[in-house]
Amino acid sequence: MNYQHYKKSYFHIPNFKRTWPEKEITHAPVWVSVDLRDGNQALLSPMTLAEKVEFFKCLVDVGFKEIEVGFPAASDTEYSFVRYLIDNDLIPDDVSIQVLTQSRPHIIKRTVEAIAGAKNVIVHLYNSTSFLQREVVFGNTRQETIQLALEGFQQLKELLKDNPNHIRYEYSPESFTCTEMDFAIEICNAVIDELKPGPNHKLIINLPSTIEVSTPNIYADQIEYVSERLNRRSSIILSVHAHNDRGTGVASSELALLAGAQRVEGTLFGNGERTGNADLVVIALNLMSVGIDPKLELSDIDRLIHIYKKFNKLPIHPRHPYVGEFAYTAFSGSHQDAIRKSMDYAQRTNAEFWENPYITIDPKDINRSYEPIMINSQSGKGGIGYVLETKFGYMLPKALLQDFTSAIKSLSDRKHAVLEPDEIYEAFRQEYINRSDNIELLEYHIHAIGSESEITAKMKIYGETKELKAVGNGPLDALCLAIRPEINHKFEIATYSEHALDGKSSSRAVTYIALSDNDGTVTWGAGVHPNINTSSLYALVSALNRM
Ligand SMILES: CC(=O)SCCNC(=O)CCNC(=O)[C@H](O)C(C)(C)COP(=O)(O)OP(=O)(O)OC[C@H]1O[C@@H](n2cnc3c(N)ncnc32)[C@H](O)[C@@H]1OP(=O)(O)O
Ligand SMILES: CC(C)C(=O)C(=O)O
Ligand SMILES: [Mg+2]
Repeated sequence: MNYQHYKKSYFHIPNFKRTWPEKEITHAPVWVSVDLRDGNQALLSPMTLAEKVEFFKCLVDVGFKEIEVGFPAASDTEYSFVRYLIDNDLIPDDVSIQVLTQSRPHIIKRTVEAIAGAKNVIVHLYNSTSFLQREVVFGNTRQETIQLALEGFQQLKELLKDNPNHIRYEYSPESFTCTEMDFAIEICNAVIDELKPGPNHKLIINLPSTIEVSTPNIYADQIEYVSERLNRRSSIILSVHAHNDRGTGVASSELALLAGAQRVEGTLFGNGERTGNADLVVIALNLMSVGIDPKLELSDIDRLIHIYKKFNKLPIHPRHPYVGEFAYTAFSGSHQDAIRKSMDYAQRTNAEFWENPYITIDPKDINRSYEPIMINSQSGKGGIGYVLETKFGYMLPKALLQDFTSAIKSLSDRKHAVLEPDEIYEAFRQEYINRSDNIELLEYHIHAIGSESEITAKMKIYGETKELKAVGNGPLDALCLAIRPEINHKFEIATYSEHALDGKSSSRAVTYIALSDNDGTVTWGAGVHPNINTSSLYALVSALNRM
């Protein structure tokens, strides 16, 4: 690999006495959805006005109080959408819309026109601060870069000075993670000194991981380091905005919260430029999974998935945390076994808390249907038993389950596929239930003789129909005694169990019987019939056929 092609593009902070590693997240941050801006600008085909309206309504329903609705100067659609929200009174009083602008006079002017009449607005101005951007993209010195930010805010203040509504400002030193930290502090403090925030008019300083260039602990160091060095810190709301270039956008945001961030920008399911933005659904559900109120209403997750897929025209990865198709599924035997035992335990003990060794939240809490177990060649008896019990009512004895599991494993191995519950049941039925290949019970009658039972049975044995009769201590014992002389094989009943299948008065019974022969080999059979005597005799005959 051509690793010599690369070098670190972040600045390590030497001798920094960081405190964030000792901390824990204790409450939800201020959430900001940037789906309609950062998410939208990353789409093959940006959303139409109508799509943005529907997406916006969904974000409001979820409980976002700050929503970046667009980059009004970018296009007519972006501008008209902001106007549509305002002119049609679609923004609830407790929701602030946020608009993004570059520090360029005509773009700022258009942005200000777009928000006229809105009650609560965050005007978000950015300019890029990293060495590479300063040198290569802007051709600006540090001082000129600071000047660009200040001029933008000066213009905004002038244009908005008579605006009667509640306007807040947000400043982002774009490409913060690749910026020298002393310069990041210098430019943020210059903006703070220009805007002079106070306790009643706080300024949002957003430190974006515009591109993710380090492990999340480095980002956390950068956040804590800058946070401690901001002027008027108590009048600053420190915000983070992490992208996912190294696949750690969520972790970066979470560690940034430990490091002092109070506000998190991101998107639903992580849509956004390139590899995406921090996934707010995951961060929020991570909080819920440790008992912290996420302050977002995510229980109707299917609606969010629907909106996401419809308007972003993107799929959700089947392994996506919490929402992927396989998020609540286990294939491997030991996982299935542990999941099943824990679920049984929780039900038995009426547990107050969700505790499961492999599934971090109860899927029901986000309205997901339960499909915890799928069966393939990696599965074991726990999972197979779970499917037979929950879908079909069969509670197989452990030894029978073990016997059946090897058949299922080889079936799935041959097919190279997941087995559907119906296929598993069908395999069980064909192999064990009411078998009559060589020995068949055609008719029988039982007479009680004192405490004993006499059976007269019409049977077909290897093609020949026979009338058999015997007396035993019960119908099953009597049939064993009647059959033994007819077949060239010794056998004893080793195990017997039964249960009702359907739980109704007309319910069918299932009997499981294990026969052992001379050399101790055990053969299982099962019988199903509404009459319990018949189901047990069928189970015996089934086992004999298999033996
Ligand atoms: C990290 C982020 O996500 S930032 C947000 C990025 N989002 C978007 O860009 C989506 C919307 N953008 C657009 O529609 C367009 O880019 C517009 C309308 C904003 C501007 O379009 P244009 O003026 O045609 O040009 P373009 O986008 O190429 O702009 C590049 C120019 O803007 C300058 N520029 C870029 N960002 C900024 C900024 N934050 N402040 C001031 N100037 C900036 C560049 O230096 C360059 O200047 P130059 O023309 O003198 O070389
Ligand atoms: C505009 C800024 C906050 C941004 O999207 C980024 O830096 O990723
Ligand atoms: Mg971004």
